[in-house]
Amino acid sequence: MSQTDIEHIKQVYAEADLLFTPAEIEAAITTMAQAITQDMRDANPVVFSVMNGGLVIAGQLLTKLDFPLEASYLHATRYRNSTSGHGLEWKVAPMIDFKDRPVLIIDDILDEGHTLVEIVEHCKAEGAASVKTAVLVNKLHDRKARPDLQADFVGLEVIDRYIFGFGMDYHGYWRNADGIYAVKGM
Ligand SMILES: O=P(O)(O)OC[C@H]1O[C@H](OP(=O)(O)OP(=O)(O)O)[C@H](O)[C@@H]1O
Ligand code: HPA
Repeated sequence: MSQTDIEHIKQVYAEADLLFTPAEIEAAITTMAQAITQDMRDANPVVFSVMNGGLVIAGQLLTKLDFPLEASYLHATRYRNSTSGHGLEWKVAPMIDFKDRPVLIIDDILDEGHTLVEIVEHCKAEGAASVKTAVLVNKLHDRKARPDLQADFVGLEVIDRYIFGFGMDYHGYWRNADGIYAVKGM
């Protein structure tokens, strides 16, 4: 990326609207962890974080899940560092055997939901006993892949704008932003 582009990346951050503070996100993750623990503490699940976006939420959520589980990752991408989605590309399929075991998928955002639908279908087809989903944010709009599509565990509901931070990227940048921001004008 050229110096000009980096200036654009810095400008996007400087002009963005803060939607959720680090403290609000921390509280939401704690509440999610309590709900997941209540539901899965005796389930012996395999927990997959969806790379790249799930990196930050999974890191924080996992440390609050105080029961036996196996943690791993999978890598599927639909946006490929752009701001609009295309067909899902599998980069790394799940590597832990989860046949006949409950699976929990952790991701940063449920936007249109094509990503989670495909991942859930894949895990079911590969023999998971059940598949649940946990997302840090659910974006509110009527463009879901299925009208009734919901994650089992949701941290925060977010307005229909392009957002970044806490794992979510703007053209590959600002996954490291400590807060959830909306891009100006998007
Ligand atoms: O609900 P959807 O409309 O399918 O979008 C949500 C997905 O998009 C993002 O991933 P992306 O494809 O950008 O890859 P990334 O994780 O590397 O950012 C995000 O991390 C979710 O996995
Ligand atoms: O609003 C978003 N921000 C970042 N990544 C995303 N992936 C789907 N929607 C988004």
